[in-house]
Amino acid sequence: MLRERLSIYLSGLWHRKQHEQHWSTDSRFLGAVSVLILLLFYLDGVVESFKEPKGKARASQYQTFIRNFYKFVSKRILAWGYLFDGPGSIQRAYRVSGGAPFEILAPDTRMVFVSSPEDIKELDRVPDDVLSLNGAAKHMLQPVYTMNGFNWFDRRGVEGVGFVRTLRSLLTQNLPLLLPDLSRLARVRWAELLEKKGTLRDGAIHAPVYPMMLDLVVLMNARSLFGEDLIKDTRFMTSALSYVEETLLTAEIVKLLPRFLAPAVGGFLGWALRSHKTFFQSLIPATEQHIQETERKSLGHTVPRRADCIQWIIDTAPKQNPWPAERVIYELMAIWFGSVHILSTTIVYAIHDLCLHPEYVKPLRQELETCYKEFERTGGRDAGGALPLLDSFLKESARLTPVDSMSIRRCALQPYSLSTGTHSLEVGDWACAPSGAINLSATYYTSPDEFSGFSFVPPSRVPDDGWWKKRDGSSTSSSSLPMQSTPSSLTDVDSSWLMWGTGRMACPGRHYATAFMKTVVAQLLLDYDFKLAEPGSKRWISWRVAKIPKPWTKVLFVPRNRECIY
Ligand code: HEM
Repeated sequence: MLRERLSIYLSGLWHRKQHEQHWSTDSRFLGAVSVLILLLFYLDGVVESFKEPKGKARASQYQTFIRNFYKFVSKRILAWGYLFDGPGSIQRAYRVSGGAPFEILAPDTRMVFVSSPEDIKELDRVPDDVLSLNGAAKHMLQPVYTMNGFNWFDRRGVEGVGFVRTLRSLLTQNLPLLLPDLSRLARVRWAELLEKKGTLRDGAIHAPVYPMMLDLVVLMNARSLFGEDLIKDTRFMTSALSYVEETLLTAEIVKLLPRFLAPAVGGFLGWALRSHKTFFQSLIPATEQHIQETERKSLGHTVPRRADCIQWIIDTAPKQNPWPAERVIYELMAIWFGSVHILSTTIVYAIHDLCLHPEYVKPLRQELETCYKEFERTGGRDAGGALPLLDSFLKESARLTPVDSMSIRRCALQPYSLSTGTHSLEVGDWACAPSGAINLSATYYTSPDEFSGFSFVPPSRVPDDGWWKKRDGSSTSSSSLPMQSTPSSLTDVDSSWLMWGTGRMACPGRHYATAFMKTVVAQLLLDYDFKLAEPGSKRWISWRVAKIPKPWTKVLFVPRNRECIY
């Protein structure tokens, strides 16, 4: 009963209308849970405030209480404020810091931000058993409650890092094999979604673009990760999306609870919200089949050729001690979680930007009509097929509306002092970089606050056929567009471009992610004219460092006759 209620509440978050009958009861239920969490967290802090500061002379109990309580209240207000305006808090602290490290508190973590190229390099150099990306991911996702009980290692490489090779090399190399299929899925599914979820009014289809994009990304990403067969399994596909939403919800609740309550509440939520179990169990038969085929192949039998991540993880797992199906699935669950939300959100902001800057549509379509075939053929990896104008547009969109304002998250597994000597990290603290604030820095960007969609391409590649007009009408020459002094690509990794992290651990899925986003945006651009229903309205909600698109923001789609490019 309770399990059912939680599921209803969860889906009600995204599909309010469909569950109107449950909404008011569930709002009260959510309200009660939130008040309980706040109260418990408050009590946890009060208990903390009674503890004596180490190494200091024992003051009277009363003075100690007042001092600690005051410190506790002011820190907690700031820490809880961070939850609702993380990007703003980081931006303000970055401006004040003048490039030096600075500290921000969240209710559950202390974070030390570094932003200079030297400090960023230092984070990359520190060994994983001191500052750990896995440790930070583990804290963020609470896998022990959300991933069918699997608890990741804090340190990388304890069982090999096959998935990094899987994504960086095999997935990237196989893009030419995947892209035609992904393009087809994007076209067909988007048309279906518009029919199902859109409302036809005055010749345009009014569509809630974020939930629809999640649906599309789940389908396309499942095709790449799990192959063609599983995407036909409706139960699996439903759990694939709910698993991401339920993981986010469970992890947030567990992180905000007093530590002593986390195992009980996390365990309960893991039991009540079952998508991770359905997702896990549905993957077992397909993964076992892949493993058997791999064994048969090694004995010289002929087996079907599989082009999906299940196969590539099996191929890159440690050879001496091959992984059972369960272990392969845990890798897939982590990759799945890390890719669905960030891809759909980044694409949604790119669609919003196309609506807000419609002058870019014509040159982008021209590029697609001449180069899209080459993009598919090469996987977007060589100059001809890289779609440089779309690449730059996506980069500019992600620069000004990054989904995450933080990058290079590293959790301290041992105490560590930054070489600047200014900040020390205790076990459990995070070191990280203020990527969103760096994106707006005049040190790195010519016109940091202005949207300039082609600013990353060489000036000679920018069309100059009068497509662009300055907002005040004073110029129609694209040579007056703000341009970066050095051209660059979306997939580049640099201390001024931290979308993908840095160094050794920079996102191994970034070539795939870029090709994926280009495929979706290209298919929509070729098939539809679109504009925002309410261009002036706020388009996102902040939670911690994430900007989450509002699910009810509508885009108006008008089908167009596309130039045939196949
Ligand atoms: C717009 C989309 C994406 C963004 C912005 C993004 C960003 C990032 C960032 C910032 C990191 C951490 C790097 C660091 O801390 O130095 C990371 C790591 C990672 N990403 Fe992505 N990512 C995206 C899409 C994907 C996709 C589609 C996949 C898989 C198919 C993926 C797989 C991974 C994995 C496995 C890691 C961990 C790497 C390691 O432990 O060495 N990402 N990503």
